[in-house]
Amino acid sequence: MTILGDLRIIDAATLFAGPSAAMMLGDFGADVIKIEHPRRGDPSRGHGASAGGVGLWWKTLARNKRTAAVDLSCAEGQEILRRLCERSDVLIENFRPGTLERWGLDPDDLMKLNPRLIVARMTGFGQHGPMARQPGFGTLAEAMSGFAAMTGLPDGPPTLPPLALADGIAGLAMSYAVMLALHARERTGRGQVIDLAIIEPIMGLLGPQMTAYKALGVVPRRTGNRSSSNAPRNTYRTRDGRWLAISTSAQPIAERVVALVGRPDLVEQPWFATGQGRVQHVDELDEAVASWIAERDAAEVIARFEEAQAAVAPIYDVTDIAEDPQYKALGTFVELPDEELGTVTMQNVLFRLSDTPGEIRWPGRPLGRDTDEVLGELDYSRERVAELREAGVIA
Ligand SMILES: CC(C)(COP(=O)(O)OP(=O)(O)OC[C@H]1O[C@@H](n2cnc3c(N)ncnc32)[C@H](O)[C@@H]1OP(=O)(O)O)[C@@H](O)C(=O)NCCC(=O)NCCSC(=O)C(=O)O
Repeated sequence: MTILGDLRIIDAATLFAGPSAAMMLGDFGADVIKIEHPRRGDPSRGHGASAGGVGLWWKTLARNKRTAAVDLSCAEGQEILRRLCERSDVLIENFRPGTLERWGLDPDDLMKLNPRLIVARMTGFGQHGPMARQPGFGTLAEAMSGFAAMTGLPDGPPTLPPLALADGIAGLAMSYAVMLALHARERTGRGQVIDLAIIEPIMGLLGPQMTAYKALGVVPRRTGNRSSSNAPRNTYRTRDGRWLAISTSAQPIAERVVALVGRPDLVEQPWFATGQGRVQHVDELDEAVASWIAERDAAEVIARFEEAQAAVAPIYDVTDIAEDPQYKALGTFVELPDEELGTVTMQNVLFRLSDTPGEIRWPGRPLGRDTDEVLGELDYSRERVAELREAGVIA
């Protein structure tokens, strides 16, 4: 049984933040209808690697979704969205504040048509405030949240991640917000509006930067691979040229690491007793760990760390991940049949529920693949569907 199988979700969002929330709900069985512009499609179709013009990221991002191409900027398209909203549980959208309203699709009006509708609004900066109407990207959130300021080498520039980090975090937060609103609806019988700004959820992951700033005036600085809250924590090069990562957030692990690298005396130092104290002596700790690791091959270092129950991980790229026995044991990746590519490999559902697991029913589909089916369910006749296609309202 897929636990969200009784839900219909309209994913009228583009790119990553909104659609990734819809993907997570689809993974657990929700009927997700992806609405795209009939001619432009979702720009994420063209992001990243493509195989013969078929976007590979799309295969994951749009998995389990039915794809319908509907132009929401014209009256006939707006009517299609209204009819969909009447029969759906959630509308996820990421237009700039004012765009839905400009199209006559104000959430208040949609909720009059269906008071149980949840309208999940993903924006760069939120629905109000001086920046609300500005276009927003995850990159701007990484810049404005403090993430970039604290990421990078101490003497280097602020650093952006080479991935949609703030978007992914916002997507996770939105899927949680939708589940809360669905739970609330069980009690109240009413839907509600979710206002999620991409600049906010990433901030929650950066540690207590505002708490520490207000209490102590502390401004986080760039520390490269080092942590501001524990040491040793870094990447270290082995004799055979591999890189390993070590973390010592828990005190017993820190003690095991320094004992393993031949410096049990450090544990006796009063400063060693806290992460903060160890950060003050990071050069000495890094030197002890780095020199011990530099004299050994990666396999030996990993074996000795595992034996000592100290935490270490090899720095992987995708070729390592593809061969790793832990991921194989977890079934982290699946190969699925695909109507465009024959087969496609992608990351599996993100976690396992023992009683009601998720599943990937199909990879992302071509633009407009399910338009006719979706309009048929909304009682549009074949003739009307043909007219709308002719007029460019749908594809
Ligand atoms: C993504 C945006 C910057 C795009 O800005 P704009 O192009 O100015 O779009 P608007 O939101 O004003 O919406 C109007 C446009 O929607 C497009 N559009 C999309 N789908 C449709 C459908 N189905 N029908 C009609 N129009 C559509 C169309 O091109 C419209 O342009 P017109 O015809 O001209 O009206 C913005 O939507 C935004 O700030 N969204 C919230 C934050 C967000 O989700 N950002 C992306 C996260 S991913 C990310 O950060 C990253 O990839 O990097």
